[in-house]
Formats: sequence, C-alpha cells, structure tokens
Amino acid sequence: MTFAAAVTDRTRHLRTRLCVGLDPRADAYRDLAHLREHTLDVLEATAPFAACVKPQLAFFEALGVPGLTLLEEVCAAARLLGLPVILDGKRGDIGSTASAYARGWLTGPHAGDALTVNPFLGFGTLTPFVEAARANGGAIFVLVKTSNPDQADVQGQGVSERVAVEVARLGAEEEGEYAGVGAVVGATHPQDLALFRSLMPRALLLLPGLGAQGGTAAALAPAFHPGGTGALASASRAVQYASGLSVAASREAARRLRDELNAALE
Ligand SMILES: O=C(O)c1cc(=O)[nH]c(=O)n1[C@@H]1O[C@H](COP(=O)(O)O)[C@@H](O)[C@H]1O
Repeated sequence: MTFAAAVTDRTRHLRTRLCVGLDPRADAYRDLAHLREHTLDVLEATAPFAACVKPQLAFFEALGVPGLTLLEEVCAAARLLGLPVILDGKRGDIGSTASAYARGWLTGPHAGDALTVNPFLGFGTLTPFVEAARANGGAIFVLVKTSNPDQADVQGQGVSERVAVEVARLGAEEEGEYAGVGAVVGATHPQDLALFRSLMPRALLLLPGLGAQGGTAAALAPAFHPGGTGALASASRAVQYASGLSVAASREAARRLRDELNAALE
C-alpha cells in the first residue's frame, strides 16, 4: 500500500488525522539512553491516536551516529505499530546531491515512507525525490507555506502559490485518491487553507504548527476534503513534552488533539 493510501486508511478506520512529531531535545534528558527510552515510549503510547509519525531529522542528526541508530529504531518501531513515517528533513539541492538525499532518506537504511522537501533550488531539483518516492510507493511533502511568521520574507508575493501549482502538476501524473507529492502548509495560516486546498486538490497537506506554535484544530477544517481526509495536522512539543516527560500526558495530549480534529471535521 502506498504512503498516501496507508495514512488515508488510518484516517478512515481509526478516525485520526493527527501526525505525532518526534523532536527529542538532548537537553531534556539525563543521557542518550534516557532520550531513547522516552522517545520510543512516547511513540508507543501515542500510536493508537496517530495517522502517522514525523521524526525531525535535526534532533537525531544532532546526536551523531547514535542518533542515526536511534532513528532506525524509531522507524522500525513505527512500522511494527503500523504507523507510516514522515522524515522531516526539508532536503533540497542540485540534482546529483538531491539524488543522494533521496536515496538516503527514501530508499536507504534509515529511510522513511515520506520526506519533507525544500523546493528553493528550483522545481527540476524535485525530480529525484519524486522518482525515489514513486519507486517505493512513498511520498514527499514540498514546503509550500511554512508555519513560521517570517516565512513571508521569502515565500510571499505569490511564491507559495507557484509552488502549490507545481505540486499539483507533479501529482496529476499519478493514480490513486491522493498523490505521492504532498505539500507542507503551516497550521498557523488557517486563512490560507481553502486556497491551498483548491490549488492542490489531490495533494495530501501536512499542517505543522498545532499546539506550541499556536495552531488550533478547530481552524483547520478548510484543509480537508468532505469526509475529513486529505490532510494531516502535526504537533511535536505539545505531544512529546505535554507535561515534562510524562508519557501518560503525551498519550492524553495525542488523544485530545485527535478528538479536537475529529470534532472540527465530523
Ligand atoms: O516540515 C515540517 O514539519 C515543518 C514545517 C513548517 O512549516 N513548520 C514546522 O514547524 N515544521 C516542523 O514541525 C515541527 C513543529 O514542532 P512543534 O512546534 O513542537 O509542534 C518541527 O519539527 C518543525 O521543524
């Protein structure tokens, strides 16, 4: 089953559109063993409420080689739990380097099912990512309008809309309900969601910024299709560190966010 079909299946059968972000901050833990245990515990505790999981590569890379080993463990644990994995790497470079990134993160030993991708170097540089994702039934999420307030410095003046049109064009070649070329649109921009939904009708939208950055579930309905499919709302700190390092609080936070999204959509 493709990534797009698998998350949509979880949305329909488990009634969840929540993407649980894993951003394990080294300074929150005694040592690497503590970070590892808590991160895997949060994954297991929140999995029943999640459509997918999104490890942020920066936090794993910051730990060096042991971080990559842990990332492999997280991906393997997610698979056992039935959770599709989005690796949040925001990669992008000239073609030959983009091919290496695509091999590494979409087909290599640490690969996820999907990868976030930066289109800043030009639309042609997306090709290796699109091809690698297609070869495995994976997906990419192209940055269209990021959640941070200063995104407009670079993404304003119609840039986000141009990227959205390209995402739709790339996905149009694919079969299936949702394409393997998706888009990142911040949950912090609820006023823009209807526009981006209409520009990219068959793209899965990844909506980060729920919780810690101020995004609220109630405002996200315009990103979804009738029936509540087509988008994934993502929260990292609000789940992993919902109340210090309490795993029970992480579980409850995931349950509450899932319920809030359902209430806004069903
Ligand atoms: O691609 C992302 O997930 C992403 C895109 C974006 O526009 N904004 C954004 O915050 N993110 C990532 O989503 C996560 C947000 O974390 P929280 O604010 O703790 O939920 C971080 O790992 C960010 O790198």
